[in-house]
Amino acid sequence: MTLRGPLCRLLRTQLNNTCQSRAHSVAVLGAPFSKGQKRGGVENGPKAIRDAGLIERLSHLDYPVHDFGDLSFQHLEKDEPYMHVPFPRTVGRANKLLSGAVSNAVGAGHTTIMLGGDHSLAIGSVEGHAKQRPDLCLIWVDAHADINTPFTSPSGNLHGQSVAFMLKELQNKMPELPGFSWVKPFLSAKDLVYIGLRDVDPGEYDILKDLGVQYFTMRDIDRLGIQRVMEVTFDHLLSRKQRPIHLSFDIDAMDPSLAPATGTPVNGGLTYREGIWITEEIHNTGLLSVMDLVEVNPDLGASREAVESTASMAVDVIASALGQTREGGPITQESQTLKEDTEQLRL
Ligand SMILES: NC(=[NH2+])NCCC[C@H](N)C(=O)O
Ligand SMILES: [Mn+2]
Ligand SMILES: [Mn+2]
Repeated sequence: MTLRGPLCRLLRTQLNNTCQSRAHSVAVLGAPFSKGQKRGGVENGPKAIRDAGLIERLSHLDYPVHDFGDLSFQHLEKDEPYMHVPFPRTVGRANKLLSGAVSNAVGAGHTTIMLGGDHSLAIGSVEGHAKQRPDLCLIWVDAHADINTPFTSPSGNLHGQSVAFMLKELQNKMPELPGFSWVKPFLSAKDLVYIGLRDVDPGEYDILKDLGVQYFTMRDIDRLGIQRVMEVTFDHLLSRKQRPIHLSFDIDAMDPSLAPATGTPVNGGLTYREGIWITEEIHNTGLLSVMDLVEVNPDLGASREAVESTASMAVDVIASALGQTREGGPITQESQTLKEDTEQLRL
């Protein structure tokens, strides 16, 4: 949704002012957790992303950055699988802790960055965000839909099921998992958009179709171009009212040539420029409220370079979601509008 013309510009500036008065600072929360899947190493994601210079990069942006360090999660000794789902109580408890931390950070007025850890952490992150901002919408950038229920999941892994815990429409398709009694579904299917899908399980496909979820596969991105994809995304989520955005960014959305150190890489992913375009456009709405950056697994890189490129990709999309631009100075809506107008005049 690109607003043009003087009236729209006025509206946009006003919207932006309200948004900017809401969040003047950034909170970084590390979530070193891996039990949403079976491979070790993704608990070292927050360290790898910090080592790639995250905090230093964010310090060049306009607002104060508060690094709250890493949460400390307990691994429960007695945690039998439920059906074929491993570590349900451990995952449930970790997410409850994270939910409280995200809720506090958002409540304190911070735009919050959650560093994972595996993608099961989105359950707590989005739930905690929704406690403060029940009107939020969710943009899920990922090769995967992560919308399996324990009945449809081929692997049993909870990082492939996060969205199913959130959606009201799936309430009676979800069993009562031990560890999750605290989560009540809070999101409607119409408040969710996927970008980057290319590895969707059969049961997930049925759910997406049944619920009429808006999604863009890599094929859709090839066809429409990423600019149009973002316009339709914002039209879908924001045209009726402006509301906070939760961006849940799985690093495996990026092409594995850019982000190889991750547990479930899938060929044919986002290019560097598509990834950055997505986060720039989200920044430009002025509505980003919480961002998850998950699934960086430094133990899975084939070399030190592979790990470093994955972590630095993560830093780049986070910095760009928070306003780092490709033209140097921080782009404001004003300067962006001026530039668009000049570009139009030139045409
Ligand atoms: N967050 C992720 N990387 N998810 C991968 C999920 C893979 C597969 N769809 C599953 O449910 O097991
Ligand atoms: Mn994924
Ligand atoms: Mn994911």
